Amino acid sequence: MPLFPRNIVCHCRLPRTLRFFSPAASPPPPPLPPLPLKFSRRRLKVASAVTLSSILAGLYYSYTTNNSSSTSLNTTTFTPYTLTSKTPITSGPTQTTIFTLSPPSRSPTPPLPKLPLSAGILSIQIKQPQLQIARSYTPLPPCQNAELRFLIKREPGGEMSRYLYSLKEGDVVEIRGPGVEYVYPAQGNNKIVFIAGGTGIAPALQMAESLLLLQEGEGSGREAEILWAVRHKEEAFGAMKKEIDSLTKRVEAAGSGRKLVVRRFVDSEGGIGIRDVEAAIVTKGKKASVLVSGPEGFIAWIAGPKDLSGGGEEQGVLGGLLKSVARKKGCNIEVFKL
Ligand SMILES: Cc1cc2nc3c(=O)[nH]c(=O)nc-3n(C[C@H](O)[C@H](O)[C@H](O)COP(=O)(O)OP(=O)(O)OC[C@H]3O[C@@H](n4cnc5c(N)ncnc54)[C@H](O)[C@@H]3O)c2cc1C
Repeated sequence: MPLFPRNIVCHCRLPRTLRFFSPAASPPPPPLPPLPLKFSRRRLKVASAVTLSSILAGLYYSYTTNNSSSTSLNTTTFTPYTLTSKTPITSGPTQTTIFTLSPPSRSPTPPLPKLPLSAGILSIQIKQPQLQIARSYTPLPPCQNAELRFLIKREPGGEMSRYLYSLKEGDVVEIRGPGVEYVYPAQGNNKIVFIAGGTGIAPALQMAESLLLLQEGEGSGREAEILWAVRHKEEAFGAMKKEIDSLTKRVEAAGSGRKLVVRRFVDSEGGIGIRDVEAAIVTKGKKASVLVSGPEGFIAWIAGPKDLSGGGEEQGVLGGLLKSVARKKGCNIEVFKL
């Protein structure tokens, strides 16, 4: 029995799935439909003052749309990539691993596509071929390389993560995308505060990397602060620390006062508290845009639950720690729940 109904796009971060037939259905399976623009549009609606060019860049990944061949990444068909490495980050009950996928080698070799990082926070869909389901994952920086890396958590009983964890180096993985999950607000004297739980760090790091793409004038004084909550210390202080330290250095080296601060919180040591949120958001002379990403329960704790009542995934009202901060400080906080 499928866990989710057929022909339904599930609208919460965890099980956004496209499933069109049960595993027992007779072959040949129908192809998975194109990457739904629906989720992009919904998020575009709430992002304030975006540039038309970045929307277009994200939605119409220039040279790839309508490309029926599967030799380069596109939003319609699945392209075979090769799993070139699996780097375990944590073991035990919350197992996470970085999966590195490399594009097919093509001859003659045209320049490989770069993800349109400036368009916003991007995701890629990975296909489970036996079940014909596809789930979204967030590429880790650097997103300007041909290979793609994903920090993936093994979900107990999870269909896609079980499949991915069963793969060996050299195996083929079919992917398509990118989809735009969130369009960055217009440049200005603002600070982005990203509150992430677990693998929700991936979109936060993408946002941080996008600071590197800004021209000197635009990038001037741009600041991002990430509050990252993890269940176990090893999630944030092992290999992921190296990743983050290297990104922080690259942002600072880009100059013009660009700054990235990443603060880590471990659940057993108290996790993220109201004072931490307040300190990040209430910044003199700068307006903070807040993004929240992670498991449903985490998002609800920080910003109130999303509204799933209409069969869609809407932002819901502001709640959680952010609401308490807004009340206490008597201010409006611009929040987006990923
Ligand atoms: C835009 C986006 C980006 C994402 N980026 C990442 C990322 O970078 N890294 C990452 O690890 N994940 C990411 N995710 C989550 C990812 O897409 C998958 O949802 C996740 O990997 C779980 O998929 P799964 O098939 O392994 O688990 P599923 O089969 O969906 O199961 C998930 C959990 O729910 C339980 N479950 C499933 N169905 C039911 C049911 N009917 N009733 C009760 N319990 C049920 C399962 O037992 C399991 O514990 C992202 C999601 C989105 C939407």
